[in-house]
Amino acid sequence: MSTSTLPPFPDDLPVQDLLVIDYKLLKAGDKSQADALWTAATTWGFWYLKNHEAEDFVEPMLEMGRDTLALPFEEKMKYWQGNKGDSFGYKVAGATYADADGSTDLAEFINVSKDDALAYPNVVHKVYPPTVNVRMKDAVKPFIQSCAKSSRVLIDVFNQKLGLPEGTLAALHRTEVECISESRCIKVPPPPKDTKVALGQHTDFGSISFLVNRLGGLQVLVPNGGSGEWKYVKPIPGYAICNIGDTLSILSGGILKSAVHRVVPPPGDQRQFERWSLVYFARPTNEVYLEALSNQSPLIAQAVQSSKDKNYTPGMTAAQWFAKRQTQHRTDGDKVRSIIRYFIPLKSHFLDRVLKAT
Ligand SMILES: O=C(O)CCC(=O)C(=O)O
Ligand SMILES: [Fe+2]
Repeated sequence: MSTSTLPPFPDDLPVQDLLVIDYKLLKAGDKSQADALWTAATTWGFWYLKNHEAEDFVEPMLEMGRDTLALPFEEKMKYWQGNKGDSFGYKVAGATYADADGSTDLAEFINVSKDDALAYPNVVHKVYPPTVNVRMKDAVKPFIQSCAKSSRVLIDVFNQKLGLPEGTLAALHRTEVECISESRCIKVPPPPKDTKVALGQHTDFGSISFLVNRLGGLQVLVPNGGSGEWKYVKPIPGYAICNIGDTLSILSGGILKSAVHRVVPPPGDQRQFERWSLVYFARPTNEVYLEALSNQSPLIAQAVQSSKDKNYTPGMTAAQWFAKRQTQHRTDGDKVRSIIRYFIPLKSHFLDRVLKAT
C-alpha cells in the first residue's frame, strides 16, 4: 500500500516536536545544521533527517522485507537469529517481552548484517533467504552503504562538538572492520484488540539509528527534564527519523542522549493496517571497549565528573555488550520455557510457535 492511500496520522494525539536536519546542507558543512543536530542529540536524542540520500532504496528494501516475511514459517526459521545473543537473520514475533504484564511483541524482523551485505556473495556471518539475496546488490548493499555514509557525517559532527581529536569516533566505526551494524525490516500485523504495546520499550544499543516508517506507533520518552509522558513521533513522508543509541551515549559520557522508545499499535484508523518499518543501526566495531572518552575530551571528562552516579563503563567490548543485551528480554530464555523444552524434544522453532499460541 502506498503512503498516500494510508489513513492520516490523527491530529489530536500527544506528538513530540523534533528538529528537522537537512543532510544535504549538513554534509556541505552548514554550521546552523550542525548546531541544530547537536541541540537535537543532546536534548531529545531524536531528530528528523531530510534529503538523507537513501530515498531510492527505501521501497526496494521494504519489498525485500515483504517478500521475505511472507515466506512459510519453516523457511524463515532456516535463517533464525537464534537466542544466544546474535541478531542477524530472522526474528520471530513474540521473541521478546513487550510489557511488564508479560505480553510479548508482535514484530517480525529480517536483519541483514552490514558485513554480509558489503561482502556479498561472500559470507562473513550468515546466509540469507533468496528473497534477500536477489536484492543484495541493488537494494540492501546500497541502502547500507548510504546509511553508513550519512551516519559517518553525523558522527563527525558529534566528534567535533564533543571536542575530540579529529577522527576519534570515526576510527571506532570503520566500515571495513567487522561489526554488529545491520539493516532491519520490521512487520507488525494489525494488532489484536487488547494489544497495548507492539514492541517493548528499549533504547537502541548502537551509535545512530536511521529509521523509516509510514504508520504511527513509535513513541518516545524524552530524556531528563521531559514530561515523563509517552509522545508519538509522527512519520513525515520522505524524512528519516534518527536517534542516538547507547554506545554514543556511553562514549560521550551521557552528553548525547539515548532515549527510551517503543512501538504501540498504529493510532486511529491506521490500526487496521500492517505496519512496516526499515532501520539501519550504525554500531561500533566489535572490539571497541565501551567507556566514556574522558581522556580525550575535557567536555566529556566534565560530564562524567558531574554525573558520578552514572556508570559509563559496562566493562566489556561493543560485541560482548550487544550479545548480552540481545538475550535480556527474550521470552525463549526464561526458566519455564527451558524446562518445557527439556521435557518436550521438539525442534525449538515449533515449540516457539506452540508457546506463542498459548
Ligand atoms: O518501527 C519503529 O518505528 C521503531 C523500531 C525500533 O525502535 C527498533 O527496531 O529498534
Ligand atoms: Fe529502537
